[in-house]
Parts: sequence; C-alpha cells; structure tokens
Amino acid sequence: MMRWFRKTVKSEQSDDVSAISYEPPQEDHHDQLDEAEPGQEEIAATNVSTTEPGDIEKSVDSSETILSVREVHRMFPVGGTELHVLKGINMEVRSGQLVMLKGRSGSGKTTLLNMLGGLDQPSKGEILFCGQPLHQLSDDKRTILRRDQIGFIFQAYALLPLLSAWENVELSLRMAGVPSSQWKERVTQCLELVGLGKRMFHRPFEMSGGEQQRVAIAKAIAHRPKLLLADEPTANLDSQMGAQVMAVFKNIIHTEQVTICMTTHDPTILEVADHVYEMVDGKFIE
Ligand SMILES: Nc1ncnc2c1ncn2[C@@H]1O[C@H](COP(=O)(O)OP(=O)(O)OP(=O)(O)O)[C@@H](O)[C@H]1O
Repeated sequence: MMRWFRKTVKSEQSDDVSAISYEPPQEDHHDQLDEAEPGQEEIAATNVSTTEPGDIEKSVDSSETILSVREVHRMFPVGGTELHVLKGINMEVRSGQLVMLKGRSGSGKTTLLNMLGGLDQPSKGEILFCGQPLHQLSDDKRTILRRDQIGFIFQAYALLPLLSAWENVELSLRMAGVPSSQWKERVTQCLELVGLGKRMFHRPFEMSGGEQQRVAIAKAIAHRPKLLLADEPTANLDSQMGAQVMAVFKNIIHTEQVTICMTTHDPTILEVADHVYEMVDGKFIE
C-alpha cells in the first residue's frame, strides 16, 4: 500500500509557505487511515492493485491522445446579445495525465469542462475524445459515451444522503449497466482504493467532507472510465483533506489507468499536475 505525504515547501512565485508536494510512503499504516477521526486522518491513499495475482499489471499508454480540442468557441445568447465565453481553446490531454485548468471565477473553466465531458456542445470548433468527434455526436450518443467512458466529480459531492458509501458506489455500477455479479467485488475495490475500506457502510452525514469526496471518487471510477473530469473537487475542503483527494487522484491514475482533467482555484495543488492550462477571459495564456 502506498501513502502520500503532504509537505510544506516554499512557493516559487512568492515567499508564501503554501505550496505542497507529495512524497512516496515510508511505511504502511492502512488501518490508521481508516480508523482516524474525521479531520485527523493522515494524508494517505491506498494502492490496492486492480489485478489478480498472476495478472499482468496494466500499464498506461501515454502515447494515446484522450482529448484533442481545436479552436473551440462557446457563445451563449443573453438578453438579445451573445456572451462570448470561450474564445478559441486548443488543448491536448494524453493518457495517464493529470491536467488542471486554473483561472479566476467566470473565466470559463466549467464551460470548457462541460464540453470535454459531452454535457454541452461548442458553438464552433472540434473536440475529439479518443478520436471520436464529440462535437458531432447526437445527444443520445454522447449520453452513452459519458455513461461508459467518462466519470464526473463535482465540488458538492453529489452523493445520495440516505444511501451508505457502499450503496452510492453500487448505484453507479447499476446505472452504468455493469452486471450485478461484479458489483460486490468492484464496490469493495473502489472504496479500498480511496482509503475507505473501513467506512463502507457509513452514510454521507457520518463522514467528513474529504471522506465524502473520496466516496464520490469511488463512485466516479467504479465503471472504469477512461477520463475523469472534476470541477473544483477540493474547493469545499481544508488543505489537508484537499491533499488527500489529490493523493487519491495520483494513485488512481496508475491503478485504474484513468486520465484526469480538473479545474481549481487553489495554487497550492497545481504542482502535482502534469500540465496546467491557465484561462483568462475565455482563452489560455502561456
Ligand atoms: N448557460 C449559460 N448561459 C449564459 N451564460 C453562461 C452560461 N454558462 C456560463 N455562462 C457564463 O460564462 C462565464 C463563465 O462561466 P464558468 O462557469 O465557465 O466560469 P468558471 O471559470 O468555471 O467560474 P467559477 O470558477 O466561478 O466556477 C460566466 O460569465 C457565466 O455567467
């Protein structure tokens, strides 16, 4: 099992002692993570292999382009005029990357993320998801593609409050059409992967914000999506819980071969990204 530690280091941009880095594990304390009181957990993420003994560990094919975005614009009709929100976005996301979109409120990050996940369509431009032209697919085809290949995580954890962590994750498998014979093993595997092996039967109100967000991650990866899109996943969390979520993200990139694209306002987590796109007024700046 692997644990990631958050370390305070001096930011390159300022004298703020705020930036964080993650270090590999020193020793195994899985039980401590699961049994710690909310808010007192160590920053950790389990590294539960998704393969059976004897299986060949799947490797991330970094040569595969997951998203290719070309000259994307998005205009919204507002009060008789057009609000030009995205103004020519170009980006590429490769398999196994953790890509972050940063920018001020209103700069267009969520608008772009919605399009990367096929929830919205560009007014102009192209978005290819694993070579498929998202911008040309019908609503029905985009719905199927989202259900099978994309996972979403939001700032507000989007869990059903009356269901346990286990039931929340199971529900996403049910909705994705995964055969019921696979639910038990996969739900257990995903909750262990996010460090909640001993909190599987807690309901959301019995969990900390960080734990709820980790249930949301388990839920989003349960159907084995290729791409995980996360909109401000750490915005409601304190820095320690935010670091736990980032450690889980780093972990699942390797164990689940998932690619992650997320938005953030938080400069302290940017250093774990493979690539950061900075958005200003609907455009990326260098
Ligand atoms: N459906 C819509 N109709 C009209 N305007 C919209 C629509 N969706 C987004 N906008 C506008 O587009 C701009 C960018 O919004 P967006 O939510 O993408 O920004 P953001 O960078 O994600 O901000 P935040 O960090 O606050 O979430 C805002 O001015 C917003 O009001």
